[in-house]
Amino acid sequence: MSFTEQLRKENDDIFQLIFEHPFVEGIGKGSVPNEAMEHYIKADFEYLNAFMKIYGIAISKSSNRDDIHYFFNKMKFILDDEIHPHHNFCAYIGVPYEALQGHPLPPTADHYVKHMMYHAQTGTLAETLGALLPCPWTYQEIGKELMKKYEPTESHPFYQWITFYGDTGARNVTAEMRERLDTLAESSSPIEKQHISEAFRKSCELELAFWEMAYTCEEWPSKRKVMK
Ligand SMILES: Cc1ncc(C[n+]2csc(CCO)c2C)c(N)n1
Repeated sequence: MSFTEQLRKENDDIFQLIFEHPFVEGIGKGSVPNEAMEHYIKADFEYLNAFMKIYGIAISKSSNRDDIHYFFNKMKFILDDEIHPHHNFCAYIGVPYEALQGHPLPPTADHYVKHMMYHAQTGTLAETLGALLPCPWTYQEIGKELMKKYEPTESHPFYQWITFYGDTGARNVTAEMRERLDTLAESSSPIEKQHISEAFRKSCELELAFWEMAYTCEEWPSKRKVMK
């Protein structure tokens, strides 16, 4: 079993909880509360900005052109392609994308971004990839699960979102990142492998927590409506 196959197996409990989450199920059923959707897009726009900056840190840790080229292309993929699923969600709630940009991250998204930043700043390139990999991997499997379970057609409100992640494009993003991590892990020490596993599991937890954050419209304590 490859290193990333092992990671997937060890974290299957969290993958299953993600597939069952009401926000994810709502995407499959074609119905998500507008407030939850708005909360998600606001946080995810800023999350993607942070993700690109982490690719930038990964470039600074790269030791060859091939790695630099890989991260450069992935950054471009976020800029040019990852906006399509966001547009699909914006159309659903009838809010212009621009209105959902530039908002501060709620606590869970803030934690997730800083967790990835931490591993990128203090760890090796392999550890950085360990923290990044659950992002494409969970979404690719969500897309695949929703295609299988709901067999959406073009009239489904989230057809674009589901097919974007369930189709081959997203599968390639995950496969490429896994390949890179598997290659680097071959020459990693046991302690480095442990750091990668810990970073991977926490990112899986934070993927699940991100859906929950959006679904519950999580806010910072000072912004919560019930304070007394
Ligand atoms: C919280 C959260 N997690 C994952 C994604 C999906 N995603 C973001 S960047 C990327 C490509 C990796 O190069 C993918 C698949 C998201 N939008 N928001």
